[in-house]
Amino acid sequence: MTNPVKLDGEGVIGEFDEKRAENAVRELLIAVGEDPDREGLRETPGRVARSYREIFAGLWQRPEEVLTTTFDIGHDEMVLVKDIEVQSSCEHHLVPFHGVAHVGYIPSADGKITGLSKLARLVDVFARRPQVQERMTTQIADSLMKILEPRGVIVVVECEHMCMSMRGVRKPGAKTITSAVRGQLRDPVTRNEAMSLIMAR
Ligand SMILES: Nc1nc2c(ncn2[C@@H]2O[C@H](COP(=O)(O)OP(=O)(O)OP(=O)(O)O)[C@@H](O)[C@H]2O)c(=O)[nH]1
Ligand SMILES: [Zn+2]
Repeated sequence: MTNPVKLDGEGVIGEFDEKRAENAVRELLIAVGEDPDREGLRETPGRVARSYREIFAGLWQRPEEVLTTTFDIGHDEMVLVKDIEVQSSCEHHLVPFHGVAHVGYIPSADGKITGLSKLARLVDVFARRPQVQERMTTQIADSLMKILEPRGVIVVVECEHMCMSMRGVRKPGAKTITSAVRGQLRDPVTRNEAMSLIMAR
């Protein structure tokens, strides 16, 4: 696998440091009272480092890279992809939060649309980072507005946070719902139409 790199206009500004992540996990195991050299744990720091590469892959991706394909098929009414699986990590506790995202937009007047899978890829770009749900929701909506220049966007995210289930307040099953609405989808009629499609089971 090629090492993920972070780019700006000038070129590479950083890259995933697997060795450093591995050393940090080894330290963490010692800190919690484990022996990182015992049989079952010997390979663990390396495995965790490699899995972090995957879990945080979105840090090394830009939304412009995934929202590439646009078609001009003249469809100028709402497009909504529901129930896109979200797997993210709470930036406060570095444990998962997971659930679904619903992403809809009203294409620009000239009918510029993107591939449906690209909406799910866009969700992943922002989910695969240390996150808070509110920011992730906003980032999905704002990047869609910027790149696709649609007339409106709605993003609704429903997630369970493991930091509320497995520790702390311990309320498994509690769901957090966040939304971001832009442009014409702020209009109550259009917004209600989108929300009824999202809520229909
Ligand atoms: N707004 C928001 N809060 C989050 C999100 N993920 C986790 N949190 C909250 O972040 C807060 C961190 O609170 P702190 O008091 O600093 O940390 P803590 O002592 O571990 O808090 P508890 O979880 O209540 O035990 C908690 O209330 C979490 O529920 C998120 O995506 N959005
Ligand atoms: Zn948390």
